[in-house]
Amino acid sequence: MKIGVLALQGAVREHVRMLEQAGAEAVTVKRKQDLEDLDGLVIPGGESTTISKLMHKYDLMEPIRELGKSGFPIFGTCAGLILLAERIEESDVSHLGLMDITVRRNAFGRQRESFEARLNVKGVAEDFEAVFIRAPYISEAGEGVDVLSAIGDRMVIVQQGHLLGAAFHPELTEDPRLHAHFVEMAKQARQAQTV
Ligand SMILES: NC(=O)CC[C@H](N)C(=O)O
Repeated sequence: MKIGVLALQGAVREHVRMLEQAGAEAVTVKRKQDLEDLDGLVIPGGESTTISKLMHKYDLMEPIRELGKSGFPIFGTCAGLILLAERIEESDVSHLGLMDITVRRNAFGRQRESFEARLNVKGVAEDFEAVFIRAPYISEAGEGVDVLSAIGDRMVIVQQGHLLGAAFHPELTEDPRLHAHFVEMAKQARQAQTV
């Protein structure tokens, strides 16, 4: 599987390393042409407003949205999750709007700027170490959305078919299992295409 990592801002190299550990080939995406021949795309964390501006500047917003609508696998982490959501609370940042979820930005409160938690991730891991940095959470999810992990009533990993979103930074720890789950999603999407 050849997976792209959107390389406009954020921990790009760490995602590349994780994808390689998960058995995929990973390439960076900076221009529209880089999206050709990919089996999936990771949108890293950072600042969603900045990434959104850069996506427009480099003419990537529309092509990625069209890919997402056509069943192409996308994994958004932290700011990347915000960009995938259909609804962002109290924000008008331009975004992809592909997943039937509502997200709340910087949602864990000031005193918890960053923290770590061990998550039970449905079908993936029972003890997944997760680093949250000014993280959002998912406050609402539509019927077609599978909640893979939550902290209390705050959803932190969701999947909607070929789209995966995590509120934290899975690239900053040493556990490639969530990336491996995404690579598996990409394999299934590829198989579905060739049948
Ligand atoms: N670590 C992150 O990606 C933080 C996301 C950031 N708070 C935002 O709203 O874009």
